[in-house]
Amino acid sequence: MTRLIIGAMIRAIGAYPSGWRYPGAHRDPRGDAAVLRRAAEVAEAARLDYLFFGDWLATGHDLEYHDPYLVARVDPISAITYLAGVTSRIGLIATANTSYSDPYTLARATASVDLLSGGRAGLNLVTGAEPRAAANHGVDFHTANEARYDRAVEFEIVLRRLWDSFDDDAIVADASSGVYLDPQKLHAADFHGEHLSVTGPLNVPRPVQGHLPIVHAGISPRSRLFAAQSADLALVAVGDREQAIAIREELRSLAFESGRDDRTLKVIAPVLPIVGETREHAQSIADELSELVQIAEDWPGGPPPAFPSNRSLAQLSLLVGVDLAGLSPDRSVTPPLVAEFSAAGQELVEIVAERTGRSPSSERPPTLRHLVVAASVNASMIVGTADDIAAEFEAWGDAGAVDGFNVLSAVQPQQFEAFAFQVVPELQRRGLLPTEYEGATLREHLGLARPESVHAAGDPVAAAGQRHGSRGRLASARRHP
Ligand SMILES: Cc1cc2nc3c(=O)[nH]c(=O)nc-3n(C[C@H](O)[C@H](O)[C@H](O)COP(=O)(O)O)c2cc1C
Repeated sequence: MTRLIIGAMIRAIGAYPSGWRYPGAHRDPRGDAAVLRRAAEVAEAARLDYLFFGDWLATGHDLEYHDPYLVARVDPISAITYLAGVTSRIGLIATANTSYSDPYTLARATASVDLLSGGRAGLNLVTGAEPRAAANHGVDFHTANEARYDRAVEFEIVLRRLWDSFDDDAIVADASSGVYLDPQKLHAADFHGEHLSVTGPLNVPRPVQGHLPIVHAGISPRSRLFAAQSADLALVAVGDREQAIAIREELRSLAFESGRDDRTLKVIAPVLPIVGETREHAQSIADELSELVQIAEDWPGGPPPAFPSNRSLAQLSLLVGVDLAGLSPDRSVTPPLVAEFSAAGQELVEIVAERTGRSPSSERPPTLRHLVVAASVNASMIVGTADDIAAEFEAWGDAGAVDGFNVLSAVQPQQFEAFAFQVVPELQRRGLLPTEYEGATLREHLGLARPESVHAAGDPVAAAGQRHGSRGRLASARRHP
């Protein structure tokens, strides 16, 4: 039994493509404020470690089909600033894109939220996967992966130097002597790199947490190196537990090789639980969500240009190795048809059975539509009761696959509240999540020490080495089991 970090990755209109269509679901982003406030209050009462907000620097019709939440919503920094005012303990993590942000502006905004929230702000740094963001920021093209990470490396160093502009005791504010500031304790960032040049100092006091906990979400090998060298939490997309174990092992080795205490890097995976009072109830929810996902055949005149090409019977035919042309999407998938399927097709049938309870030989066999959806909608789903989901969380933690989860909710508010009210008590009963907050700041929730100022050692090498704060220098690096 290992204490897990449990955060909620909030998408106000739901994290499943058809979640906004589900009966009673929130679906109009103009009304997000009330939904976000309610989610924050429920999450804090459940003692979750943090709320997490992703970001995307462009919009378009295509996003409607992949992740409708990204079409239009409030920006993450505004969201956590607002929620800082209506909560008192839960952490609040916003995403910022290092490829298109200005470090001085971002350092100010994030240090400010940390001070306003009593040390509960966190920052997810991404390099961006959206090429349209370039044109939205006056840039001719979306730079290649390596160049984006070269900039991200400099960005993180600058953030930490800016956050450390004021020593903790730099502002004296002694009314009797008239001394307000000790100028010896105000430091310039003085960073001039290949991609960024920032003199500083920042004009915001040092954050309550010293440095906000930094998350990095990514997929590529360069992303993993950046997470290992520069982040406190690595947010990784994983297919299964074995893959998660391997990725976490790789990340911790990279952290060790970069000279830090590898235990200070926490590995978090996104997960989308579908929670029901019974397994059948959970499967019926997953089934209804699946049936609400549109597939190409739903448009008699053909789908809109932005529609995902893989959501079609034609694509399914390729996957299962059987020509399904001319069949209705609502045609039942029965044993004789499955017998003709490829191994990949048979595996897909099993996934659908697990998620929706529909198996070929049952009274409610799956339809071809169910298979198209299962093949084209990416989501790390767990469908079941609170006990089923808590058991899966525990198994991943005990296997060393993750340090915690970013929990997505298919439908807001229903599924988020089902997780908070049904699954969290199960996690707490198993000792995976405390029943009370153990600390006041996000770092304390995450078990991360408050780092020294990068200026404390007084020399740039130390600054670079100590940019991981409590991780100390190369010499103290140890590999932990
Ligand atoms: C779990 C997860 C969450 C992510 N969230 C975001 C996000 O909110 N905004 C974003 O621009 N990119 C997000 N990304 C994408 C990464 O930031 C990254 O830009 C993308 O994967 C391309 O870079 P890479 O090939 O190095 O990963 C996420 C990636 C993962 C794995």
